[in-house]
Amino acid sequence: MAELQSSRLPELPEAAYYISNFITAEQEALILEEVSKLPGGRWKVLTHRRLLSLPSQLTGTARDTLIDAALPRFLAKPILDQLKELEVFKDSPHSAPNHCLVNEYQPGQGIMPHEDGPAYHPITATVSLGSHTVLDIYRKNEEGEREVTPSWRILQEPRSLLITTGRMYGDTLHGIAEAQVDENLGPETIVNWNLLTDKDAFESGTAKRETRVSLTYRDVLKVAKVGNAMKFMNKKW
Ligand SMILES: O=C(O)CCC(=O)C(=O)O
Ligand SMILES: [Fe+2]
Repeated sequence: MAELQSSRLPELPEAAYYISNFITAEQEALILEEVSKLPGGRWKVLTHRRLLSLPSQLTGTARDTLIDAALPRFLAKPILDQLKELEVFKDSPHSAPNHCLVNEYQPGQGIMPHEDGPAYHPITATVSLGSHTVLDIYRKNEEGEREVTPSWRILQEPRSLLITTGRMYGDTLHGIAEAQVDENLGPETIVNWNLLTDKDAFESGTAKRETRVSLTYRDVLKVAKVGNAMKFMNKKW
């Protein structure tokens, strides 16, 4: 990821990269329109957000297997091409993401601190749409438990790309607080402050959240071809 060096967040464990305006406002609007057209029944609705797994949910007893299928076009173009240009997934097993989780958060909603886990090659690429948010990053203590307070905060602007990999992927947890308004924003508290495009929007130190849709692109390690999955099913019967 040589081209990404200037986007690296050096305060964080190796490595996280932040790129503002990764997509244009037009591209953002088109993707949000396509997301809004997805059938309501396909979303999994949780109290704290709703989410959709594309091209499908992971399957198998360990819920770690993807049935081989292409990502919908609106998730592939232009984002996959741009990720390829940046060589983000160059060394991952399928050389590209094969899965995208679409999360939608209303103001006040968030996601509990978690790790992205072993089903994926350890690279996550997240595109934010519609609103900023603040991602809290937690260290683990010596017992491997999550520390209570986050050690770092990343401000994700709409249209930005955040990449996490390596020790950042494996040794930390991340979550989004259930806040209507993000507070305490500034160069001392936000690790990517210098890489923001629109610092003016956050200079007051507080920012009200709007509806945010995030696209989390990953490479699922285990992929089953549909033909093989059918064979497997036939054997069972
Ligand atoms: O919405 C986000 O940016 C975070 C989503 C996330 O952590 C995940 O999908 O694993
Ligand atoms: Fe995550």
